[in-house]
Amino acid sequence: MARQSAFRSGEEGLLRAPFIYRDDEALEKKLQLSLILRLASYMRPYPRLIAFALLATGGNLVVTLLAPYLVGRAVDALVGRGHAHVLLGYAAALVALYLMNFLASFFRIDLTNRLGQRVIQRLRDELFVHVQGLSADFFDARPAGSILVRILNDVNSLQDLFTNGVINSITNVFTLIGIIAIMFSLNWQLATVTLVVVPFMFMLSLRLTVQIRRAWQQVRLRLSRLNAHLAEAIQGMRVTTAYVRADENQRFFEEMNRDYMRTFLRAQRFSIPFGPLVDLTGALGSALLFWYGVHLVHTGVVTVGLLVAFANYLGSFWTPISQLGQLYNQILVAMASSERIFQYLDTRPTVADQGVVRELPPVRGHVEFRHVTFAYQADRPAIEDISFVARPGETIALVGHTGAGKSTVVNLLARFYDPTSGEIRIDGHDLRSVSLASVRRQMGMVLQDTFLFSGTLMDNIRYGRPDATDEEVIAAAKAVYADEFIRRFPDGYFTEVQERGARLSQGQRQLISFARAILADPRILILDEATASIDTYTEHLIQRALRVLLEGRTSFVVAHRLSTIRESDQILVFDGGRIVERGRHDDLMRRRGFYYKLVQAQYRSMMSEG
Ligand SMILES: Nc1ncnc2c1ncn2[C@@H]1O[C@H](COP(=O)(O)OP(=O)(O)OP(=O)(O)O)[C@@H](O)[C@H]1O
Repeated sequence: MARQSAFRSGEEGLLRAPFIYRDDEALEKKLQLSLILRLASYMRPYPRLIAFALLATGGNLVVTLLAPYLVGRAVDALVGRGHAHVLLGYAAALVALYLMNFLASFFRIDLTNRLGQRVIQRLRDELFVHVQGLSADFFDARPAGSILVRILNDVNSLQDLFTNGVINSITNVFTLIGIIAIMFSLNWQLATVTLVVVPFMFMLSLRLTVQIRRAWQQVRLRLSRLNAHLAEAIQGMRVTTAYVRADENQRFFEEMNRDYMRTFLRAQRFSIPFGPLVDLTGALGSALLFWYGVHLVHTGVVTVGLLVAFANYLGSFWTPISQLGQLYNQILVAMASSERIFQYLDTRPTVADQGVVRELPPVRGHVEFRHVTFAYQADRPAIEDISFVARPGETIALVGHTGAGKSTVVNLLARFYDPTSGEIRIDGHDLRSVSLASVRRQMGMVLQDTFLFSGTLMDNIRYGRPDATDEEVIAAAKAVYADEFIRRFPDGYFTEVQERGARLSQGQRQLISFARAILADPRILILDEATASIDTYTEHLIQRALRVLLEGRTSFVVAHRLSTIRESDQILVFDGGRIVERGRHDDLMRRRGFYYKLVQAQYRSMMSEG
């Protein structure tokens, strides 16, 4: 179950935390057969890898079962003063066995890693492709960080299970059965005595490894909190400095850091006794075996060599038992991770092509909203009964107070969401009846906060049309007056964009996004005008660039510049999710209604400038 907890410092209780950390990810869950089967299905495409890996582990198995027996025989030969060549024979056989062991281990590790990595790679690809195809509401509902964690950490946590878990546990079960069978066939009394400590080994393995794993999980949790805090602290450094919060942040960080250290020390205190306890159990087992075995040797029931062989078999019990304990742990962790992964994989996009859809033919640009209502959350419509017509080539300005519903209208037009009721038509085609890709290909979007990807400025403009030549990219930049500032960089168009374009000004980023849009040359353009104040020169460039960009396309502009609004063919004035006025600037001003007041309040200063 999802768990939300504020940051706690050890057992001391709630800190006065400036941030609340959501540890909403359960670390382990009970066994669920359906999840196990679904996980197992990811191994199905690799029958050959599995078969060869099992074959290789079979090699290890043979050595584990035979080597102690041969050692026992060699000891008997030694005790009985056998011929040197007999002893040499055993030694040679043992060398041959361990050579085989080396080869078998090499192939087993290589093959199981290949298997594990292929499964993980496939799962991660599948998850990425799936998440990429999900609709906007999915991304609204969760922070990017938690999606990232699933694609990376949750998938990684399955790695051990697929790499070692499955194959090794099959071999481990056979090893245990094999050793027990051989021991009983050699001498049932010694076998019984040897097996006395095995249940203790099992209990020790399960109890201790569960505890140790939980303790280390806590360490990892603290570390990821520390990471998250650090990332936030660095990103928000300016705000921290501006609000003089450095001291408080420092105290919080120190507290988290100390908490991490305490948890680490606690975890390693759990881990320290593990090895010695294992040795102790082994030693007790050997003591029991020798105490009873010596008696059997004296009475001539068994040879010294057999006793040595049994002591070796006892030593061979530990590895499979501890690995089976680990498998149990891996499965518990896998239950929690895989449940989350499958939850994503089972999420269907809310906006998707339904049944057979047609391609939207080349668009002329006639857009119509018919009685469109949309609610992000049921019963709370963000827009209600919106109707309007945009003719090809027109510029439509959407204005209104914040939260009035302007972005919602353009989000519906781009089909990030589907209307709750009503319909949207492009050139007479209902948006839901044509393929999503064919709509989006013919539509361009320029958002307020231009997203620049890592790469050069050239790459970033080309994002609008991947097959454009360098000359076309430069022509696009020239058309929107971006060429001048780009050429001023020492590397010009080949300037690397770092940190999402942090080295570019807001205005420059806007111009890059204009160039990107004009290169794509869409028939329908959605533009969310940036609100950030820009220096007068760049502002002037942007206004001229906008005219070029809007020319000849049907454009929807969430407008913040009075100049853009004035020049548009139609202004839709939004209030509380409805269109309350519509028309051209001069008519609306003359009417002295809502728009007039809005302009008075919001745009007065700009009006005096423009
Ligand atoms: N992803 C979302 N999930 C839930 N509610 C949302 C979401 N996006 C917007 N809303 C709500 O829908 C209403 C309309 O928001 P919208 O973003 O369309 O307004 P806007 O006019 O574009 O505002 P702004 O000018 O501030 O961008 C608001 O009440 C807002 O809180």
